[in-house]
Amino acid sequence: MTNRQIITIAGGGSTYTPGIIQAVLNNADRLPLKEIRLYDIDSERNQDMYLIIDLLLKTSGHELVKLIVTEDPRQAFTGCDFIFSQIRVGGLKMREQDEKIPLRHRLVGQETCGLGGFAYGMRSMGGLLEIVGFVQEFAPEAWLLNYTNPESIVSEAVRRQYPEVKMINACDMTISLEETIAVNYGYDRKNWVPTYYGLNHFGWYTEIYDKSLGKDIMPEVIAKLNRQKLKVADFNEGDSSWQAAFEMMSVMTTDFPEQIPNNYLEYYLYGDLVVEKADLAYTRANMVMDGREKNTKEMAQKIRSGLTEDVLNFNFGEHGQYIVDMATSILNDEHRRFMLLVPNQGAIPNLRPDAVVEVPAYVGATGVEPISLRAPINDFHKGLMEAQVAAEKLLVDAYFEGSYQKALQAFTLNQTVPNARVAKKVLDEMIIANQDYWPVLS
Ligand SMILES: NC(=O)c1ccc[n+]([C@@H]2O[C@H](COP(=O)([O-])OP(=O)(O)OC[C@H]3O[C@@H](n4cnc5c(N)ncnc54)[C@H](O)[C@@H]3O)[C@@H](O)[C@H]2O)c1
Ligand SMILES: O=P(O)(O)OC[C@H]1O[C@H](O[C@H]2[C@H](O)[C@@H](O)[C@@H](O)O[C@@H]2CO)[C@H](O)[C@@H](O)[C@@H]1O
Ligand SMILES: [Mn+2]
Repeated sequence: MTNRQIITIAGGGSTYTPGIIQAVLNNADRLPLKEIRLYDIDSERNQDMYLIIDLLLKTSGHELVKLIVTEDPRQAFTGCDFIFSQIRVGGLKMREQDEKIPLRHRLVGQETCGLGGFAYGMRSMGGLLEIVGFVQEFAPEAWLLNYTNPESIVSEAVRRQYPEVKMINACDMTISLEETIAVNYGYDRKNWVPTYYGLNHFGWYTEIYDKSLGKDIMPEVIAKLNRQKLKVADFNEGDSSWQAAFEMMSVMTTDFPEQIPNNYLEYYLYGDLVVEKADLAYTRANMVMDGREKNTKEMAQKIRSGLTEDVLNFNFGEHGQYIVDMATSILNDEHRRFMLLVPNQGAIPNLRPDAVVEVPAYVGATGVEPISLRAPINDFHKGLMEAQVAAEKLLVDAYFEGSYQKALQAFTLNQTVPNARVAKKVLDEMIIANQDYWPVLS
């Protein structure tokens, strides 16, 4: 087979790596594979993942695929064709701080939203910029497909420092939400052409055109949402926090029935409810530590002790397929359509052109071709987005300038924060908690 690719996973120890590699192997016809390289800064997690991926290759007839595990960026990136990046700077222990510190001040504590997301963003920018620097140095012709969060913030930082980088920033939330709606209400998502706009984890649909019905089904989906709450339909089935998140969709479309929102809007529109429901002692980070992270560790330990029967237990839904489809769309010039994080440049006509926005886009051999909305967005969403994107830009300013004042402005303007006093309290606690990760702010 010709044109076999070398794929480097930056954040090789990520819990999502097995799902992504499985998707790569399931699409060998469109994405022929020569070599997988696992790159991570945590050798223990990287070695664990080596055992899992090695077994996956051997038990799926792909033993000829070369597999290397390394903490050396030169070895990891030199000559690779694609980099899939999914790092978590500070790990889940810092995510726990991101979630619990705001909650102690009765504010939304969440992985990518609110001040938890801003703390995460201040850590992630340095980590991802380092990866992009390695790619520029060792594999400037390769394509970097990024899942690292928080996407809006890291995309803005990379756009500023590396404006010419060959990089795609993507989020799997919209496909997950669409799949959940389709399964719950009896549609086939493959017939859909969704139109959506926003920042990452902060957006709305304007249309879901169903080709088999020849019409926009968004109005009827909203009516269904207002009658029948969604049930988690993918691999997260049984996960109480995802179930609660999808149930909030019905609250949002009852109060604001014009458009379907991204489920993350609950953190901005119903922050009081989120805080009321939160368990300060046990947040989502704890659930993931006790779930996905523990499961991955146990898989590696079983393999290490020679138990290889039925040990590969993972399924992350569409997450792996989505990034593989992006790679094949580039490699084979397929012009598939995705929701991607891109510089606005008029795609949302009445939002600042320098915003990093999430809109539909085609992907082909030359990269990303964003699709522009047919009409301006309404004042309600425009107002929310303008404030949030300004806050995100101020946070990126704070990172590059080492500016405490810009960080305080960003924290105060974040759309989950009611006043400057609590913004300053949380910022000062976050600075202490993140002293090993954030730049010094003065
Ligand atoms: N874009 C999306 O929609 C989407 C969906 C799911 C997950 N994610 C993101 O993917 C990432 C991985 O998630 P996870 O739960 O698997 O995390 P994880 O903690 O299980 O794994 C992350 C890995 O990154 C490594 N890492 C941390 N800093 C690094 C650095 N500077 N260089 C190289 N490796 C580094 C860690 O050692 C760890 O092995 C997170 O950022 C998460 O938010 C994004
Ligand atoms: O709380 P986590 O770590 O389980 O998930 C946080 C991520 O949630 C979204 O990704 C979801 C995806 O949308 C869902 O359908 C399924 O595939 O699980 C994924 C991860 O659990 C979101 O898009 C990511 O940005 C978050 O990091
Ligand atoms: Mn996402």
